[in-house]
Amino acid sequence: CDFSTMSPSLRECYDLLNKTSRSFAAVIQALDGDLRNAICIFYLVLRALDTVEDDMTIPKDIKVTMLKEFHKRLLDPEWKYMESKDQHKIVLERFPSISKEFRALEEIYRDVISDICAKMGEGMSIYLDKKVDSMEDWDEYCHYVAGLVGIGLCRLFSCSGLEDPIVGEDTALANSLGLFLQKTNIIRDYLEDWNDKRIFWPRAAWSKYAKDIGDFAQPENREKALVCLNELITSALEHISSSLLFMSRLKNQSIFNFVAIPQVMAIATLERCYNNPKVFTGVVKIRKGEAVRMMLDANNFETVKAIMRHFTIEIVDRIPEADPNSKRTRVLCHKALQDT
Ligand SMILES: CC(C)(C)CN1C(=O)[C@@H](CC(=O)N[C@@H](CC(=O)O)C(=O)O)O[C@H](c2cccc3ccccc23)c2cc(Cl)ccc21
Repeated sequence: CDFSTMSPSLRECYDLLNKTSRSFAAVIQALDGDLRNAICIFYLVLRALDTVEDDMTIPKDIKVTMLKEFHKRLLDPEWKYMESKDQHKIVLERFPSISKEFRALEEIYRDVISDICAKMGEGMSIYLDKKVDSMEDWDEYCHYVAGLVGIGLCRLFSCSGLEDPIVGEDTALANSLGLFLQKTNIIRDYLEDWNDKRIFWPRAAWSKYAKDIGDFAQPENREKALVCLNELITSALEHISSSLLFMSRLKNQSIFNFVAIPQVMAIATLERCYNNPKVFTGVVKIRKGEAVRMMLDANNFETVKAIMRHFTIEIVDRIPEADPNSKRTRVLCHKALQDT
């Protein structure tokens, strides 16, 4: 990134990127050609939309309108929001710089980003009231907040000419990339979300083991909590084969790294969480050194497949005999690595 030739607003966007995403900003800045600015702006726009959704101080009726209308704000040079209390509020306060650089992108990139924001804002507004009850609801919610990101990114990859059209057209695989990441985040963030009175674990799963999802935070319910945790992790593992198939099609090195790094972080996080009671007393994170090691290694398909195999075997080795989903977990782990 040559900051000296950038306009002040574009330089501000890269400054916001580095402020809002610790390790991932470097991966975005390493993207080739037009994709670097397009995905930097896409990331910031999505961070702004996510900040509106996450801000519990915004009254629901105002938030619904903000979410549904958000994509129109990309065309309003003055629009910003100064009332947020969220940790990433700076992207809403500095939104004029972000939207200015959005409007400077080529039309093909603007159309993708605007379309995804419109669909995501609509979906987020639905889930302000709608609860995540069935496993289908879980897939629908994750589609809105992460699957759509994958679909948008893959369209950007193809638009840039750096990847084949098939990459942008196979929306099911692109959606799976997002579901894998978001289900991992939701599984890992049980306690943080419960403390914020937010529930993203599907009722269809937790209601089999507890009257109230908060019961899992009580030590006497640890056994049931772990069975539910392992069941949701098993559900997330279903996306590995689609993720690997998608990555096998990528040709551009910078795009491969950009896609592969979050995927390997996710499988490492799922393995750390599997049957781990610490999920219910804190937030389980992979060690920084381990994350850096994977970021450096996950630069080719064979190594990524080996990393996926390593962590799924670690999980299989720890399946409790009495776990009701043990057979399904074992089958899914083996299936995930057979095909590729
Ligand atoms: C919710 C989410 C998973 C979509 C967030 N999301 C991601 O998690 C980032 C990674 C990230 O932001 N890591 C942060 C985490 C943190 O802040 O702690 C880091 O600093 O390491 O990656 C995703 C992301 C990258 C590559 C391909 C994707 C395909 C589908 C969906 C998302 C994809 C992302 C790409 C874009 Cl353009 C926008 C957001 C994201």
